[in-house]
Amino acid sequence: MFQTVPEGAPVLTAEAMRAAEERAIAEGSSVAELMEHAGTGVADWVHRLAAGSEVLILCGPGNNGGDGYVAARALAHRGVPVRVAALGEPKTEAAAQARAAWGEPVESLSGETEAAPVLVDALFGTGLTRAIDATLAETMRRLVAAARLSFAVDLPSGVDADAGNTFGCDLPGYDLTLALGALKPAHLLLPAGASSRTVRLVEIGLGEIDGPVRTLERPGIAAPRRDAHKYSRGMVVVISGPMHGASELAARAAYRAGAGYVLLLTGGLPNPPHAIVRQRWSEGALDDERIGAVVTGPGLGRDDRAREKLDAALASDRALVIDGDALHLLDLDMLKDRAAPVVLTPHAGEFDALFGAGQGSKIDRALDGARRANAVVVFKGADTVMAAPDGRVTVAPMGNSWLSVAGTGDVLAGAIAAMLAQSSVDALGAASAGVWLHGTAARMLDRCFLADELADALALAYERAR
Ligand SMILES: NC(=O)C1=CN([C@@H]2O[C@H](COP(=O)(O)OP(=O)(O)OC[C@H]3O[C@@H](n4cnc5c(N)ncnc54)[C@H](OP(=O)(O)O)[C@@H]3O)[C@@H](O)[C@H]2O)[C@@H](O)CC1
Ligand SMILES: [K+]
Repeated sequence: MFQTVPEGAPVLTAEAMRAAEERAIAEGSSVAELMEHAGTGVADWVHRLAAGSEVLILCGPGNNGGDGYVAARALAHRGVPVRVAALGEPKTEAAAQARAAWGEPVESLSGETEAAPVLVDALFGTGLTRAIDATLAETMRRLVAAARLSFAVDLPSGVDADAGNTFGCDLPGYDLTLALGALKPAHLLLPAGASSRTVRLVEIGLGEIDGPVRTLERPGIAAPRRDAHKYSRGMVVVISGPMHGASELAARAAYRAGAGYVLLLTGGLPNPPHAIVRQRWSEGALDDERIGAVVTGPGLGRDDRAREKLDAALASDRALVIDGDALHLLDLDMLKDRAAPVVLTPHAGEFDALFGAGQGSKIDRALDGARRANAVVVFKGADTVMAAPDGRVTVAPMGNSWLSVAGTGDVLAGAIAAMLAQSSVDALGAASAGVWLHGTAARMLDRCFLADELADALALAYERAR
C-alpha cells in the first residue's frame, strides 16, 4: 500500500489557503465564484467515475458543505441521480446561496441515513477546529464503507488540515480525495494522510499558487555523461563500526544509486560485492579530495571509537550523511560553522533524541530542526519530510508499507550519499532524489523484501528517474 499524490505540488496551510482566497477576491473573484469552480470540479471527477450510480453528498455547515451543494447541482444537471444529506443549515452566505441554488430536498444526516453506491464527503474542510462528534464519525465510517466509491471534498472530514492529526478519531479511507486549489499538510502527514490514498488537485481559480513546501517529484537524474569516469560519477565513503552489515548495505546502495566508487572503511572481512573497496579506518582516511560524500552512522556504534570517527568526519570538509548511531552522538553545535553540506536522516526516535519532542506538525518540526542544525533534515517515517535551513521543504507521499523492515534506513543513507556525491543539486535536492529512488524501488518490489534487495532495486528506480 502506498499513496499517489501530485508531484512537485505546493502544500499550503489553512491560513495560506485563506490568504490565496483573499488575493483572488481582491483581484475580482468572489467566494461564490471559487465555490462554483470547486463544486463543478468535484462534480467532474464524480461524474467520470460514478458511471451513473446514485451519489450521496454529505454537506456540512461551512463552505466545504457549500462545495457539496454546488457539486450536487452540477451532477443533477448532467442526469446523475443525487441525494444530499446535511448537518444542519449552512452558516456562511456562500454555502447558503449554494444550497438555495441546489433547490432540491435535503435530508437530515443521521444514523438512519441510507447509504448509496457513491459517497461524497463535503462535511468539513480546512475550517475544522476540533474533533467531530463520535456518532457523526460512526455514520461517516458506515456510509463510506457501504459505498463502492468514496470521495473526500478538499479533505477527509475530521482532520486538522495543518497538523495532519485526526483529533484521536478513527477515520475511514477514501478512494479519492479532491484537494481544492492546493494540497494541505493533512493530505500527506500521518495519521490524517492515511485516509487519502489518492489525492488529485482541483483548480478553483486561485491563480498561481506557490510556497516553500512541495511534494516530492521525479528527480530528473540522467545516465552518466559520455566522458564520465568513476570519480566524476561520485566517490562515496562509508564509515563502518562494529555492526558491519548496516554499513555494507549503505555502501551497496550508494553503488546502486549511481556512485562511481564506493569505499567502505571497515575492519570486517572482504565480502561480496567485491566492487566495494575496503580499507581499515585511519586518521587521514577522509583526506582524499576526490571524496564526494561520506556516510557515517549505520552500524557505527556509540562508543569512544565511534565518536572519534564522527568527529573526524565533522572536521573534514566533505559532504556528510549522518544517520543511525551517529545521530545519538551528534552535538548540534558541531554543525553550526560547517560549510560543506550535511544531511541528517533521523527516524522519529532519533529526531526526538536530537531535537526534543517539540510542538507543531511534522513539517514544522523538520523545519525547526533544519534551522537549528544548519543542515538538511530528512525526518523519516511512512510520511518522510525533508527540510532545509533556508525554509524549503519536500514532503514525500506515504511510502510503501513493505519498507518497514530492518536495514532500509541504511539503504536510504547510501542512496542520499550517492546523490550528494555525484549530482550538481544542493543537499535538499540530493536528499529528495535519494528518497525518491528509495520509495520508487520499494514500489517496484511491492512485496516482502530484504534491505539488500531494496538496495539492488535502486538501480531499477534510477532508470525511471529521468
Ligand atoms: N479557501 C478557498 O479558497 C476556498 C475554500 N472552499 C472550501 O471551503 C472550505 C473551508 O470552509 P470553512 O472555512 O467554511 O470551513 P469548513 O471546513 O466548511 O467547516 C467550518 C464549519 O464547520 C464547523 N465546525 C468546525 N469544526 C466542527 C466540529 N468538530 N464539529 C461540528 N462543526 C464544526 C464550523 O463551525 P464553528 O467552529 O463556528 O462552530 C463551521 O461552521 C475548504 O475546505 C473548501 O472546501 C471553497 O468553497 C472555495 C474556495
Ligand atoms: K470533506
